[in-house]
Amino acid sequence: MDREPTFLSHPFDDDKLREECGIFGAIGMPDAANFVALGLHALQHRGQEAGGIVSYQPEPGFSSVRRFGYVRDNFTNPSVMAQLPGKIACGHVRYSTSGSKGAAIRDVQPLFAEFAMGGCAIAHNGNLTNADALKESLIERGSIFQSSSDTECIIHLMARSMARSIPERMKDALRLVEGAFSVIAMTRTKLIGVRDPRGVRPLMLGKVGEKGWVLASETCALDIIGAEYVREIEPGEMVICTEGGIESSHPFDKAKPKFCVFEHVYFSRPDSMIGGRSVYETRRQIGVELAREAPVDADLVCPVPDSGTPAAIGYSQESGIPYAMGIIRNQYMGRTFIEPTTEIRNMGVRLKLNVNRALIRGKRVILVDDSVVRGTTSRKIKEMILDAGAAEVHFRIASPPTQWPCFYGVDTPDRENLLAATMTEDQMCAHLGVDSLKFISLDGLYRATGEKGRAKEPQYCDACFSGDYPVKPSDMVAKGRIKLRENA
Ligand SMILES: O=P(O)(O)OC[C@H]1O[C@H](OP(=O)(O)OP(=O)(O)O)[C@H](O)[C@@H]1O
Ligand SMILES: NC(=O)CC[C@H](N)C(=O)O
Ligand code: SF4
Ligand SMILES: [Mg+2]
Repeated sequence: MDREPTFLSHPFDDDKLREECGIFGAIGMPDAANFVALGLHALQHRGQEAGGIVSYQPEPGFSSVRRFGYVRDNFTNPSVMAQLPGKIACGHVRYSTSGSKGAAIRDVQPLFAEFAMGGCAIAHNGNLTNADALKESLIERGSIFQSSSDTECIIHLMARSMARSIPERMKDALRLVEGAFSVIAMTRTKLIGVRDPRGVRPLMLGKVGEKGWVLASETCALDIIGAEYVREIEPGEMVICTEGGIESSHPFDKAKPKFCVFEHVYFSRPDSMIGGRSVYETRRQIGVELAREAPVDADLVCPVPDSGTPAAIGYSQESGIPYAMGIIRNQYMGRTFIEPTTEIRNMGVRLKLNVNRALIRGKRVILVDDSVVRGTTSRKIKEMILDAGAAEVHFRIASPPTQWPCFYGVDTPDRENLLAATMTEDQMCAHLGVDSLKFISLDGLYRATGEKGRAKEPQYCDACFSGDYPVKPSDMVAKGRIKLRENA
């Protein structure tokens, strides 16, 4: 029987890696919220469930607009932007990792709270691994939570701090949280940026004119407004930007940096820079490494668009096998779509990706994708490509097998739903029904990022590949949702 159409993921966007969140803040420019809207638009790939902006102007004070859906559909409307006046603003685009999983507007960020010393808005990319425990103890001591988001713990911890200023209260609060956080906060006069001691999530600083400062998850969001890139906020650093300048401090105990290696593979935009390195170049280099590690005789190298493209270019360059667009992506496909009826789905509707049949027929094809999570995409693409008459299909994956869930700001399926957690490479190859399947090694991935290989104390967080969690996901362990590796 046909189901009622529902707003659900489309057939190529099943329950897999939802990205993270994007954050952006601006101070010292008229109508700062317009810059924030543009910055968030550039960061839309990091979160497409919802977005929000908070701004401040002495009259009317703090203003906040939070909406489900894309930035372009909400924050281009002049009557909405007119509600966000002022020279200081910050915003957020969200993929939820906590709470009601995207269903409640009260969880949409920035969150806002009024303290004795004034208001404060908070936008958070990451995930707090001890949020459940903190929440329980805060509620026991009288806190009244307004949302189901982990981020709200920061606000209640700030409320309990006896420090005299908002930045000092933030420091107190953030010393008590565990996990990953890149946070942009704003008061009436300050734009604040903080990264957790391991710097799991990115945060960049940019400059606009003489007095303007911006903070953003990625450099592509600086480019969109023509801001000058200044530097990355360091792991464990807090910067306070005012129209007068920048103040920096390091309020946390020092820890080994553990930037998310998956940002290089998939999350960040290829036109962004991380650690002075182009994300595109790292991805292309992953393809080069992959061609060296897992060569195969074939006629064409085709990317699974868009995210497999730079690695496919690298694979083609290194192997000398021609690059071709064997799969075409419908650029108008959003992340969410009204799910077609079962009848239409059974017809094999290809909403997002389609095969370039004339190109593929009779060819031995190497397909390069960035990752396999549940295997949904690979399975469907293999079917399509064989259906189009390909002679052979070889998958090459630009990341090691994803075997462990992320607890640091990416919404991954539970372990048992990760294909690589339940099958070996050979089993996956047979399950997908392809002629060969190879993943890049962890060392190869590290080499592509400019390292010599994976050191004993890994230079990155790579927990979703290795199971080495740099911060114990204590809530999940307590709930029995994850069983860590013996020596992890
Ligand atoms: O094994 P799966 O569970 O199918 O997940 C893996 C796929 O998901 C992502 O693509 P997605 O279609 O989400 O986004 P993209 O268009 O950015 O590549 C990723 O690039 C892989 O193609
Ligand atoms: N993906 C993220 O960075 C999410 C931030 C925060 N944990 C939330 O659920 O809103
Ligand atoms: S577990 Fe994976 S996705 Fe999550 S922060 Fe670590 S490397 Fe990134
Ligand atoms: Mg993809």
